[in-house]
Formats: sequence, structure tokens, C-alpha cells
Amino acid sequence: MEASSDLDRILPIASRALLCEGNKDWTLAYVNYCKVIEEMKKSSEMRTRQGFAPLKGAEECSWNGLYDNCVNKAGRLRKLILETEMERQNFQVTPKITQKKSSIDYQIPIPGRSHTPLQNSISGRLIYKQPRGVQSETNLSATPRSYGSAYSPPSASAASAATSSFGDSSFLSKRSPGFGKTEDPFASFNSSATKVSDSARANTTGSPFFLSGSPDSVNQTYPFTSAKSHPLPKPPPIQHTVSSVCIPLSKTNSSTPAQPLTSPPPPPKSTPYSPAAYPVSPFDRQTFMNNSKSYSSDTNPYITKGAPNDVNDFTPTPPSSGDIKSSPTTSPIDSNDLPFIKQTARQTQHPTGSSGPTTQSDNSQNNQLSDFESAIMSEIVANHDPVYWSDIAGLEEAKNSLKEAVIYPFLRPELFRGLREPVQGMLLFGPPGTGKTMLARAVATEAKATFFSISASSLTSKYLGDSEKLVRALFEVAKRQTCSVIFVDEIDSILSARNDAGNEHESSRRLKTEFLIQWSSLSNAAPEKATGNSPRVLVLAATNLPWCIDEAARRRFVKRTYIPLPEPETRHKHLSHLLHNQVHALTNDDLNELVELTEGYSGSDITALAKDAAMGPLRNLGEALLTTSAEQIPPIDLNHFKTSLKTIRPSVSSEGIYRYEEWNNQFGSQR
Ligand SMILES: Nc1ncnc2c1ncn2[C@@H]1O[C@H](COP(=O)(O)OP(=O)(O)OP(=O)(O)O)[C@@H](O)[C@H]1O
Repeated sequence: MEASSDLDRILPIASRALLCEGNKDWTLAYVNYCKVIEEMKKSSEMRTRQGFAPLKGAEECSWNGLYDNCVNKAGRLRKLILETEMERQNFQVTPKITQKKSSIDYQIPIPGRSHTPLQNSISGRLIYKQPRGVQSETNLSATPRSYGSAYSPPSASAASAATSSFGDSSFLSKRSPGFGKTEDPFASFNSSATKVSDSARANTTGSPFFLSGSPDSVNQTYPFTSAKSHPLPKPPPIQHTVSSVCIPLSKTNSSTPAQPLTSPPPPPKSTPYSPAAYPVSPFDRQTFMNNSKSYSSDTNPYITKGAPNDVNDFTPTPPSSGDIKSSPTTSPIDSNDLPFIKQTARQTQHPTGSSGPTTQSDNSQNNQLSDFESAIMSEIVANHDPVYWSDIAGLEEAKNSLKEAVIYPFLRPELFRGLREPVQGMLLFGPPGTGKTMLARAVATEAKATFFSISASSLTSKYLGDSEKLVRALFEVAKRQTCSVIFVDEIDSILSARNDAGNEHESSRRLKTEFLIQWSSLSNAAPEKATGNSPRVLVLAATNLPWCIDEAARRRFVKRTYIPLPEPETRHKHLSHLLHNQVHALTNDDLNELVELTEGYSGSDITALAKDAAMGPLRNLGEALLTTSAEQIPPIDLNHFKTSLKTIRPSVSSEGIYRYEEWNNQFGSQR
């Protein structure tokens, strides 16, 4: 199997997911994200089975980021569904009372779009269960049973899978009490998120209802039990079109066949919550939300799978069983904290951060961090158009330096150990518009690393203490990736020199301190350092004001690479590159003349100049522009550039350049 075929298959789905998300079509976005995860899982399993070396595609820069992104986005949707469901509590209720248990059937239509094939509802059954050793029951078990009319309940459970997939049920009970598989249409996708092993899944047998993980903890904290995961069924026709994330809940029976596209039924009527509708065990929202703190997504399809883990995973060591026992609500997840960053296999390989068992106070701190993690994954992980080395004119020295510091160590980690261990800080400094940011973006593309792009504004919070937590979460998340680059643009605004004059704001001082501490932890806290398998994190920064950077920070930038104004050769390449897709009449001599005329121009000045010159032929047409065909537009020539040179002036002064060179002589890394 070729990497490209995998990517060809998966990336269009991912694009669809992003598009749907952009359109706020959360459900379809979720379905697509899940599909991406499933496809990725399939590819990876296929490769392993066929004995292939890791696919090139699997190491593509966007791959890991995409994975996390998908899981994260899927989790967000689950949160919305859960919240909506619990808020309204008007899912279809068909109470069945038996001597030992009672159940409630429900069906939740999912908003969809009339032009898209989409699962139209999730239905299932909530079962009241009698906790072990407890006389009066309060627990519920949820078993989503069908998925629109297209889904038939599976016959096997995955209780044993959930347990055996981790090999160690005690671990399971510590990490995720009540951990079990759910009969969740999305469960198979989610199972890929936590990388439940195939062999474990192959063992799945049993009834549709089961308990798994630690029995005690299940009964104490995980009212929801569930059945086997199964693949996403073929979507039935759309039933409703609802664009809001508030999901209107249907009164239709789960067995009602889906309506054809052409005759959508009227929107469902909301049923206000009434205690009478829950004759056996009144459904206490508060209790549910409290309990939901400890629900596993494996047991509830509307909770992000592994959510409790995600929080605990902030600490590398799972809480001891003692902790679990002493704390019935073992995970401090608040409903507001969903979704969480997923615990991926890569994350499992590289547990980092603080150590020790998780206490409740730790948990509450971690609990908060998960919000920051989410913010980081959604806002700080860069998903921009890729920039390749070839897009950047010149700057060969800087490119080589970056290759040595980042690209090669990330791609061949086994070669870069001990003395060859890569640097953990690299600074690009120089006048504005010389391509520093472009270089960083090219690193992101070429290093196949998760790229965190931050600036002062993304780390600053109006709430006291939140900025530090954001910084902590940033480094924690970065350390969980196999390779990651934290790119800080305008680093001087975050790590400016601290002063004693008292005019520095306390919060910015704390932010700096936290950043420096976390940065140091990169070299201290890598547990597998000796084996060379430690996560690679590089802090790459750019600045126009290198002299403003705090000394302690400067020390951590082991490499400080000067990005100067472009040399004549670079300007020539840059201009040729800009013109190569344009209709122009510039000869090589013209280009050489232009190169001389642009002495002192930065890369961005040259781009601006070329853009202005390209407007020249249109400007000369005046009103005739409206009637002239594209082929009749005259080509760009040297005169257009000469005219533009009068308006587009260099943005960097020669005094400014002198200062950069001075600093470079004093602190720069020179070959
Ligand atoms: N070497 C180069 N090759 C191609 N384009 C360049 C180069 N240098 C600069 N540019 C152009 O200049 C624009 C700005 O570049 P970039 O943002 O990387 O500069 P910077 O050094 O980060 O600026 P600042 O310090 O102001 O953030 C780019 O979008 C690109 O069009």
C-alpha cells in the first residue's frame, strides 16, 4: 500500500470534515472526523499486517496533527450532544419496568443537511442498574441501540476487549473505572483513538450488555454500561434538517423507518422534562452531571472516549487504586471541561510532566488544564498551507542550520543522541520581512512534526494565572507528541528582558518565568532520554528585536541565526520566482538591473514591489480595463517596476541593519 493512496483516500474526508465544521455542520463534521480516524486506523493496521515499514504518509507533518485534531473535534461534538441531551432531557422515553431493572428507550435525531447522506438519529436504551451491594439503585446504563433505522444491534460485547486490550485490568480500573465498550455507532472510530489492539477486539464476545473494568468502580462511578463497538453503519436518508448544535429531540419511535429525502417530516416537538416521564428512577440532572465526571466514553457514546484518562494523563502516572477507592468520583472532569485531548498511542509512549499519583487537588488543577489543552489543540496547532524550502529564495545558511537542528534529528532520531542531541531552542532574528516566519513554516512542513504556532496574544489571558496554565499545557501537549515544534513569533514580546524597575506587569513576569521553567523541563523531564526515544520538542522563535530578549531566554536559544536582508543572488531568485507564472517581458538583463535597484529591500518589500508592478499594465488601461480581454493585457515590463520603485520603498533603514549585525557579531551563531 502506498502512502499516497492512503492520503488520497483520507485527506478528502478530512477536508470535508473541516468544511462541515466551517459550516457549523457539527454532526457531519463529526461523522467525517470519525471516518478519518477509522480510515487511518485501517491503513495502519493494513500496513502492519502486510509487513510494510511505516508509511511515508504516516509521518507526514499533518498526520499526527490531523489525528489529534480529529479526535479533539469529535470530542467536542460529543460534548455538545451530551449537553444538549441532558439539558433538555426530552429524548424519546419508553419506560419498561421489570422486576430487577427498568430501561428507557431513546432516540436522538441528529441535525443533518438535506443534500448529505447522514445518519439521522441515534437511539438506544438507558438501563437502570442495581449497584452491587446497594439496596436502592441509582445507576443507569446506557446502550445506544440503533443508529437511525439502518443499524442493527451487534451481538457481541467488548467487555473483555476493553479489559484485555490494555492487558491489565487493574490499570484499567485506575485509569478509567468502568471502562467498557459501548454499542456506539462511533465506538469503532473511538477505539482507534485509544488504539485498542486488534487482538483484544477479536476476543470480544458476550451479551449486548456488560460491565467491564473494575467491577467496583463500575458500580460506584460508572452507571453506564454498554455493548460492543461496531463500525459506522450506512447512513439512512435524512430525517430533519437542523443547523443548530442544539439538537431537537424526536418523539419518533426508534423503529420508525427513516423518511425519504423528498418528504422530510415536520421538525420534532420538544418534550419538556417531566419527572413523571421517569417513573422508576427520577433522572437527576445534577447527579448525572456529577456522575458524568467519571463516565467513560466507552460506556457512553456521548462522552469523549477516554476523557477521564485525558485529565489524568496530565500526570504520567495513573492514580493508584488507593486513590480510586478513596475517591468515588475518580475523575474530576467537569461537564464544562469536555472535550479533552485524546490519549493517543503516541501519548502513551511518551508520558511526561509531573509525576506521582493523582490526588484530588491535582485533579482539579489538571481538570482546568484540559481546557487549556483543548484551546491549544484548536487554536495553536498550526494548520496553514505548507511552505517548502523551495518557496524560500536564498537563505541557504539558515536553511542548513534548521535542517541540522530540526529536520534531521526529527527524521533520524537514532542518529542524534548524546553529544549529537539536537538543540531545544533556536532563534531566527533579523529585520522584518526577511522570511523568518516562512522558514519556520517550512520547518513545520519538512520536519513532519506537530507545529504549535504561538504569539504573545495567544498566550495572554485576562484571567490571572491562566496564561501560565496555558504555557504549561502547551509544553505538556507538545511533549506528548513524538516530534513537535513550538514556534513563537515575536518572542521579544513574551520573553523580553525582566527588569527591576517595577514597571513590568506581574502577570507578564509570571508568564515569562513559567515559560522558562517549562522550557527547561524539556531537557530535564525526558524519561527515555538515554534510549534516544524521548519526545523531540524544539522551541523555535523569531524576532526583530533580539536585543530585547531576556538573558535567561537567550541562553536557551543555543542557536541564534541571523536572517539578513536578501543578497543580490537571493533577490534575483525571489524576483524570478515571483514572475514565473506571470505574463512579463523582462529579460535577464532587466532582472539584473532590477536586482541592483532593489538593494536594501527585504523579501516582503520585493514581494510588495512585484505585486505593485504587476498592477502597472492594468493601471495604464484605465477605464478600458473593463472591456479588455485577459489576453490583451500588456505584459509586465521593467518600466512598471521602475514606476513601482518610487512608491514601494525599502522598509528597513541602514542604521537598523547595523544594529542587527552588531548583535549578530556578539551573540549570533556564525559559521
Ligand atoms: N526569502 C524569501 N523568499 C520568498 N519570499 C520571501 C522571502 N522573504 C520574505 N518573503 C516574503 O515576505 C513575506 C513576509 O515574510 P515573513 O513573514 O517570513 O517575514 P518575517 O521575517 O517573519 O517578518 P516579521 O519579522 O515582520 O514577522 C512572505 O510572505 C514572502 O512573501
